[in-house]
Amino acid sequence: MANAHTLPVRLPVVWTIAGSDSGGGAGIQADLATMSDLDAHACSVITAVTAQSSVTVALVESVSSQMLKSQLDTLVSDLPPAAIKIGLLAEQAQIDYLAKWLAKQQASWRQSGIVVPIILDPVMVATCGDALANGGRLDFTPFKGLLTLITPNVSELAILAATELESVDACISAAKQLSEQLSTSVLAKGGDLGPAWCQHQANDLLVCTDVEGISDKHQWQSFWLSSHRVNSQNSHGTGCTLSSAIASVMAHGFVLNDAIVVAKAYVNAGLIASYQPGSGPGCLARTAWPKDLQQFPYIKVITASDTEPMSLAAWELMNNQRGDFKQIDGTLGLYPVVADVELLQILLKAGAKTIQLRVKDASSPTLEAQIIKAIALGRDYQSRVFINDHWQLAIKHQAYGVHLGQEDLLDSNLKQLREADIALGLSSHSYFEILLAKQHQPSYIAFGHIFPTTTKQMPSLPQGLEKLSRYVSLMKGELPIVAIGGIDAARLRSVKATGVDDIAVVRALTEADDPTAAFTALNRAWADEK
Ligand SMILES: Cc1ncc(COP(=O)(O)OP(=O)(O)O)c(N)n1
Ligand SMILES: Cc1ncsc1CCOP(=O)(O)O
Ligand SMILES: [Mg+2]
Repeated sequence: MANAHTLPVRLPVVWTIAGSDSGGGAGIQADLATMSDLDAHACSVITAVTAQSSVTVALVESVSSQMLKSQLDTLVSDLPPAAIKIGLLAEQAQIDYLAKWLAKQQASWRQSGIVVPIILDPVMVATCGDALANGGRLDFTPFKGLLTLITPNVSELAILAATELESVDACISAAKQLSEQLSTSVLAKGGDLGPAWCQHQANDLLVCTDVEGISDKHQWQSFWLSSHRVNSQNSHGTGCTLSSAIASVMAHGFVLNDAIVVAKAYVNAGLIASYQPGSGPGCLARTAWPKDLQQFPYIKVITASDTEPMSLAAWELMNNQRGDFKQIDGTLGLYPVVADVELLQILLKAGAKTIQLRVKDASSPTLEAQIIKAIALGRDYQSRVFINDHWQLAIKHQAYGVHLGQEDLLDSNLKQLREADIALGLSSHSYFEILLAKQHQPSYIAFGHIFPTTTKQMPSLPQGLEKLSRYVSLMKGELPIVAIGGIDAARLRSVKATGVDDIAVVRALTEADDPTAAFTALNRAWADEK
């Protein structure tokens, strides 16, 4: 990251437990390059040494069990991991030993309140087609309950689930079966081949179990993550890079679903800039933390009645026909969020150009009257009044805009809102939710909560300035972006430094002795701060 204040003070430590690829494109070599490119300190536990080039695997030799044990024990006390990636395990004894070691270690980490995500890439075959491990005979069940994610490609999924994958539904069933078998989330990669996994796009299948830190509505859900296919022969080390990137991003404190979409964007960018150092398949370039929205996947929730991935061509067509939500003229400005219409009027008088009425009690007998008054005041003061949650009343009384959370989207009718020409603001709490929000082409996206807040009980942890900076570098210029949560005069400068367009505040105004003076001071400070 460019901003000094957003740099992590210490790089998070990430371990790769994998095999050496003497050709340099995959294995430990790809893992170390990826981890350091994604601002992590990489440690390695080598399971096997391969004599390998881009065209052949000449020899695979496992390290001794004593060496495996010694690497793990030596690292753990001095360089404990924030996340672990596991790649090539060349024989069953290594799986059995590592699973036992991790089970013991996880119990001790858990006692100290530490969660270490573990990502397993069940490597079996090199890109040139030669076997690296005796895949058919490896049993990964000792890892049951220890993993955060397993990332098989289509052929590995077929072996692990012991089934033919002839249709999309068969792939989904196999991934769900594997998820149950190992009690872990599964990312089944369709990038290489596969029935109906499409030629023009790469569709990966994410089956989530109970993922820590994500919205309740995304737990136990399955998703298609689709990207334009990058037609490159230089795909050696793609799986190693993906799983290392997921571990690195999680080590920075991002939730699993975020790490997956960032890692997918990282791999896409690496494939586009890939190169061929030998005469066989080349390898991925290292292109740093992804900031180009084009490289991030399109996300589609899989339901019982709709299991097909979204065709990106159909998505583009639908988008063109559907159009965007109303665009905001100029900037939102300092955006107060208030619970009553009296304060709303005071702040409009003080000069608020965007404001939200957030009445959380849907059974309040004065709800509709308050909404009618707030909308009328917005017209009087020529300001944008957004109504939180109550989208039907907002349509009925022709509000300027509506603000909805990701959960609210399930019960609302975006088509009706668009047809009524009502602006839409959407909340997001992660990369994953930003991508989901962006797919609706709203009028703005709010990122939160940035700092701890007492205004609302939040299901997620405060995002902090480092994550906010990363979200901003992804979304700046795409749509107006607003930060919310715990923002006040003292924090204004550090928030502004991230480049976010605007800020939304509750307590900084509602708890002020003089809300008019507080608004004026904060508004001026936000406008003046560079
Ligand atoms: C500007 C802005 N950002 C976020 C929110 C939160 O909306 P939501 O997630 O729907 O939660 P509730 O406000 O409904 O509790 C917001 N209201 N405004
Ligand atoms: C409604 C909401 N959504 C995310 S944070 C938040 C509350 C922000 O309130 P405050 O500015 O008082 O921390
Ligand atoms: Mg809401």
